[in-house]
Amino acid sequence: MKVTVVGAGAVGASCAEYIAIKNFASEVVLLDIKEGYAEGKAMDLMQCASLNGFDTKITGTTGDYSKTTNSDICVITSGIPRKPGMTREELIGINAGIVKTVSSSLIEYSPNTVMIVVSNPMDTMTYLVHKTTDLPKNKIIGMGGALDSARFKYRLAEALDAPISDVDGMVIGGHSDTGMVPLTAHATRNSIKVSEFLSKERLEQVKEDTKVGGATLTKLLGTSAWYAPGAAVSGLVQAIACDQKKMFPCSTLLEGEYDLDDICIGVPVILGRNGIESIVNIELSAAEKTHMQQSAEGVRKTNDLLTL
Ligand SMILES: NC(=O)c1ccc[n+]([C@@H]2O[C@H](COP(=O)([O-])OP(=O)(O)OC[C@H]3O[C@@H](n4cnc5c(N)ncnc54)[C@H](O)[C@@H]3O)[C@@H](O)[C@H]2O)c1
Ligand SMILES: O=C(O)C[C@H](O)C(=O)O
Repeated sequence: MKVTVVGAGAVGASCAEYIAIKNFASEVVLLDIKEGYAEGKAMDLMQCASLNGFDTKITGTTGDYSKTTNSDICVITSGIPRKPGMTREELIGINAGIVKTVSSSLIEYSPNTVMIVVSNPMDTMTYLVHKTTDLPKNKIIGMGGALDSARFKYRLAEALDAPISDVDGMVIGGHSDTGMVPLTAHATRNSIKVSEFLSKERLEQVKEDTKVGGATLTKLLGTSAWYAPGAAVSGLVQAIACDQKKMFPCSTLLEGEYDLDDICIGVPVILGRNGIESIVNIELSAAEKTHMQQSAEGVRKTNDLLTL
C-alpha cells in the first residue's frame, strides 16, 4: 500500500507520522516544493521508526512526481493555512491554483488513486478536483467532518465531564466557521442521548464551540492546527487502505442526496478500498435540514469564486 502526501508542512508531516505509527502502509512519499523540506521531514520521521516500532518506509522528494507513481492513496495538504482573524474561504485565491496543479500532476502518475483533499477551503477544493480531473466521484474525498466530529466529541466530553471514549457524535455540513452542522440531537453518552444530561443552553454552547474549533486553535497557535487534522486524515487513509467500511462524515459530490446537487459538502459516507463505498442518508430534523441548506449556500458562494 503506497500513500503519497503532498505538502510536507504541519498537517502533511503529522498525517505521515500517524500513518507510519499505525503501521498499515508499506510506503509513504512526502512531496513538497520547498527544496529539501520533504526529504528532511521524511528522514526525521524515519529516525522514529526504531523508537516507535513501525516498518513503513517514508521518503521525501522536492517536486518529483515520478516518485509518487502508482500511489493507492494521495493526500493533498499543500497550500497556505489561515492566520488569526481570517476565514478559511480567504485562502481560495492562492490554494485553488495549488490544488489544481497538484491534483493533475498526481493523477498523471497514479491514474487509479483515491484522492483525499485537505487544503482549505476544503469543500470548494474538493469540488475543484471534481471539476478539473477525470477521477470518478467515489475516489475524491474531502477531509473535514472527521476532524470536526473529533472536536465535537471533545467539547461534549468536556460538558459532560466524561471520558471522550464514552461519547459519540457527528458533524456534517460545510467545513467552515458557520457552515458546520453538529448533530446534537443524535449525540450520545454510552448510547443515551446527551440531552438527558445537558441543558439546551449547554448543548448550544457545545455546538458553537465546535463550529469555531479551527478558529479557536488558530488564535492560540498563530497558524491553524495540525495534530488532530493529521490524525483525522490518517483515519480516513487507514479505512481505505484496510477496506474497513467505516463511517465518517466526508465532503463528497452530492447528486440529489440531502436535497443537494452539484456540490461537495460533508455527509456520512462508508469508506473502503474503493474510496467512498456509499453515501449514508440519515433523517434530519427540520432545523438540521435548514442548517444544512444554509451551509450549502455558503459553500456555493465560495465555489462561485472558482475560475474553472
Ligand atoms: N481540511 C481540514 O480539516 C484542514 C485541517 C488543517 C489544515 N488544513 C489546511 O491544510 C493546508 C496546509 O496546512 P499546514 O498547516 O500544513 O500548512 P503549512 O504551511 O505548514 O504546509 C503547507 C506546505 O505546502 C507546501 N506547498 C505549497 N505549495 C505547494 C505545491 N504547489 N506543491 C507542493 N507543496 C506545496 C508548502 O511548501 C508547505 O510546506 C492549509 O490550506 C490548511 O488550511 C485543512
Ligand atoms: O481552521 C483552519 O483553518 C484549519 C482547519 O480547517 C481546521 O479546522 O483546523
